Amino acid sequence: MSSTSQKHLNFVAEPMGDKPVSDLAGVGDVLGKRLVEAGFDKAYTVLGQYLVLKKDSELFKEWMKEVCQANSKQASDCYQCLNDWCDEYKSTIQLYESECTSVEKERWLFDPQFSNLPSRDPIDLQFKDVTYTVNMGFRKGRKEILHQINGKFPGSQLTAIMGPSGAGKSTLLDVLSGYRKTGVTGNVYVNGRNRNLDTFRKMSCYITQDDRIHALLTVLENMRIASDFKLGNQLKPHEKEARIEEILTVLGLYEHQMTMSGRLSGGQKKRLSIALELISNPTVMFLDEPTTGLDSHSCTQVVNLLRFLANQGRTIICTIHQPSAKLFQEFDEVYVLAQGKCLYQGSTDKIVPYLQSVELPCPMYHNPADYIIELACAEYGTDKIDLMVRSMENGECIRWLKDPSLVMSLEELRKIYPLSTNAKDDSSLEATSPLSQLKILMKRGFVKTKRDTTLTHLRIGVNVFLALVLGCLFVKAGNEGSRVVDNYNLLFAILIHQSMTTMMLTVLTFPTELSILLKEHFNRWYSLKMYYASVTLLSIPISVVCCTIFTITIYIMSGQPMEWSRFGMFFAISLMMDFVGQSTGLMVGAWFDVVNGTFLAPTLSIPMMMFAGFGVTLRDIPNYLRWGTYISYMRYGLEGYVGAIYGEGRATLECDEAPYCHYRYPSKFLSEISMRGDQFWYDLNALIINFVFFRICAYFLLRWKVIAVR
Ligand SMILES: Nc1ncnc2c1ncn2[C@@H]1O[C@H](COP(=O)(O)OP(=O)(O)OP(=O)(O)O)[C@@H](O)[C@H]1O
Repeated sequence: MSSTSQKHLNFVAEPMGDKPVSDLAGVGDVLGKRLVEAGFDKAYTVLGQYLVLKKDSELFKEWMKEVCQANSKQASDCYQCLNDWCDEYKSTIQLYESECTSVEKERWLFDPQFSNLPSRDPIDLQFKDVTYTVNMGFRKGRKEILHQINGKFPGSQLTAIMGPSGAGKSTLLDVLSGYRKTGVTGNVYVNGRNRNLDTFRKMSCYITQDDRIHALLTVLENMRIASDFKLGNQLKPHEKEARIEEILTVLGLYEHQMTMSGRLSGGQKKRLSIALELISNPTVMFLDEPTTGLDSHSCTQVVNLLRFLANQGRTIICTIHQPSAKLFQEFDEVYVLAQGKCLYQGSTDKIVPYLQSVELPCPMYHNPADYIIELACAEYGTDKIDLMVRSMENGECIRWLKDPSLVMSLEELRKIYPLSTNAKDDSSLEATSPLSQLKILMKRGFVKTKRDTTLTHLRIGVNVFLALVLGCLFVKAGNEGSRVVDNYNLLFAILIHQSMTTMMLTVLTFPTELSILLKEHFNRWYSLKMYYASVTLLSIPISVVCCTIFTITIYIMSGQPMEWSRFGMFFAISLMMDFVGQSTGLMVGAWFDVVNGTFLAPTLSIPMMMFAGFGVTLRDIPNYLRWGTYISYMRYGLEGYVGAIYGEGRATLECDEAPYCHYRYPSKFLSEISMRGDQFWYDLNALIINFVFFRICAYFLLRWKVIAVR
């Protein structure tokens, strides 16, 4: 064995060399035997055990090279043999079941290509003088976050953007991926040409730090939905299934395909996020802190996976906080940022000589990754940062890259990648037609609604409970002349329930949906219009169900007039109030986060209530405030309810519970509250107009939000 392998081996166990296989036990034994059967008479079996227990891909590759050389065999024979071995091993030695599963997960080591993902030209990403400025708000001026930085991220490489917190890592990733456009100056080049954002978005994907996946769908359902969005009819159904199966197998998620995504571990969620984007076979992948929050084993799994994806020809760029020395070695290149400037750009191996060259030698036994972050944090003074930025020419210097001689100039890149492959592509950003997007969104939304315990189950439960409580409290109030005021209070309570319950549910749940929408929309799964159409359509059945249960129960229990027409009017107003409430919730939820939304939505509803004519009758509202009654949807709701129950020529009420009923004649009550009782259609139309108007406003707010975050 070479001295490097020998050195590595000493970390693990004594090398066994070509010791007879029969002397060995456990995993290494099985592996050795299998290799010997396959004609590899010299097998360094202990490394098989090491591979299983420690999963060091580099060491394994090195070991396999040695075995192949020692046996004068082709590497592919060895790969094949080990692949077969893994299945056999799994079925025969239960003791090592879990370890073997880990090996299986790393089967990609043996199989250097995804057979179902066609290969593409590598993408070389370069950027020059990139500056990013944000507007700090009224009279606060602007703040520059990235300061004229430069860089070169060659294709087929795994690059880490490192730096202390607040250095601008995520910002740089956002700028390079095109997620952030406003306030960006400078140039980003893709294979030597100015980046065309639409074309670039089709070949790249962005995986956010938080795992924005649909928790109520299984892994397989999530994958199928993603493949429907991203592949459309490009592939036949069985080809899509084959691609999904292969990605899940390679990413070690095959065994968890029936698990609800919300129940996956942090590392599995991260791998699922990657799997979802891999379906469209992107050439460039941006990942924001893919290892944050993961234990060291999951970190290694994720970084190994990224390494593998880069080996396949993808350009993988991710931000990372402070990697361990072992993890750090997995990256081809690192780009270190401090205060929005580039401190180092180059290979992980050259970081120590680089530090030496700027007379900031890395102390013995110190992880170079830790040391350079300490320097970037200005722990050794800000002058050191300036020194390093100067020596790196703020990212312009390529001397420390893995192989500077292979780094091509923009001109050379343009020659190698002819214009046709980069030419402007006028096809739509999404892979499927708007109608297909709507169909898939509806299918997904329907499954989620069925499983959602808050939006669906709890909402139905609340409606039943409230109808029973109010029904008991106002029992038979609808027909009794002495209880007209009670009944009026009940109508107002129903009005508040119909509008506020749905509004608050939307305000509380929509921001979570919004974060997924932002990711999926940026990654071109669907258009905003189709998403919004699906949200509107999906809200109808559940609103109708809740409204039906509630209105039937309360209508009967509170003894309202048993006439179909009046019930129909009562139901129509209830449903419209529900829709209007939901639209208001969408407007607030689209623009504000949960905390602000929870405060603002009820606060904004108070003037609506005041102008409804409940506390102060419409007649008593001062002239200069009367406009408020026209914009209050609650006024139309209350007027509609009153019209349905007491208007339209309602006959004299019963007077069984008191000797004198002041409002025995409904017309008397109507004149007291200054309502006419014949304005049902006017009120219903006004509510429909409010609903349409709020929906349109919510759409534009959502659109504005999608643009504003970028
Ligand atoms: N919209 C904004 N308005 C004001 N400052 C901003 C804005 N966006 C980013 N910043 C500032 O820019 C700097 C860089 O932010 P960024 O999120 O890129 O840092 P980071 O290196 O990714 O940090 P972390 O590792 O903590 O995520 C921070 O100081 C941040 O406060």
